[in-house]
Amino acid sequence: MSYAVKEIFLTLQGEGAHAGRASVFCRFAGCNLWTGREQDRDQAVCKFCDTDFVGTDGTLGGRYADADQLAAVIAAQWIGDDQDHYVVITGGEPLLQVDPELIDALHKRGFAIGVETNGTIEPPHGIDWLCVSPKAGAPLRVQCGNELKLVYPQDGALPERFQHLAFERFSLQPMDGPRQADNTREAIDYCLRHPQWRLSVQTHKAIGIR
Ligand SMILES: C[S@@+](CC[C@H](N)C(=O)[O-])C[C@H]1O[C@@H](n2cnc3c(N)ncnc32)[C@H](O)[C@@H]1O
Ligand SMILES: Nc1nc2[nH]cc(C(=O)O)c2c(=O)[nH]1
Ligand code: SF4
Ligand SMILES: [Mg+2]
Repeated sequence: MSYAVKEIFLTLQGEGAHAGRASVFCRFAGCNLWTGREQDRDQAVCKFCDTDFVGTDGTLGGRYADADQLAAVIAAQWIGDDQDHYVVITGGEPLLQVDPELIDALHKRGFAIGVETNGTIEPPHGIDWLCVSPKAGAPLRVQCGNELKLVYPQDGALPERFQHLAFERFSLQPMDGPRQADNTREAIDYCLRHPQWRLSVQTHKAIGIR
């Protein structure tokens, strides 16, 4: 299969349980819950997205003909020691495109694989850290994984709805946007009262890295 990739870059994972970890990010183009066009945002299932995932025009973006070519470009971004190689596959919605061939090609190059998904599409086997971020109004088909990272607050997606699902880690991430400061205060208060949940700050935004 070929892959439509928006951008590939080396950074620190900014969010969730692996925040601070050196990671190659591979952002796939396209999403099933929003076109990515501003004029469609009000009609989208997911209305609060903070990401440009349209097209293939970003750093190292393009259409990659096969898994091996894509894995080679991802591996070439790594500048770290020969240990703890980590790739975060995101989007857009990466599970529209991630397949067993890509998982294999990345594992062959020594990478552990994190995936950020909205939980509407069943993942292939072999993902090392599956982070599911449910969206109000979208079916949650993936009900187990490593991390459940809920953007907070969302009308129609209270944390209580997810707290009994089979995840190792429960993260609450304040929704960025015009109410970001209020959302952060509310998320802190929720975590203080419900210690099953840990606050996930979008650290990359705070420290000004990609
Ligand atoms: C851009 S999404 C891409 C992956 C996948 N489509 C998803 O929604 O999980 C990456 C992460 O950013 C989160 N996110 C998106 N918009 C956000 C916002 N405005 N504030 C906080 N987190 C946001 C998502 O919930 C998800 O955890
Ligand atoms: N540094 C950094 N960490 C991130 N964690 C999740 C991201 C995403 O957009 O999926 C993201 C991102 O865009 N940058
Ligand atoms: S599901 Fe993820 S990529 Fe799609 S619009 Fe929502 S936050 Fe953005
Ligand atoms: Mg992001």
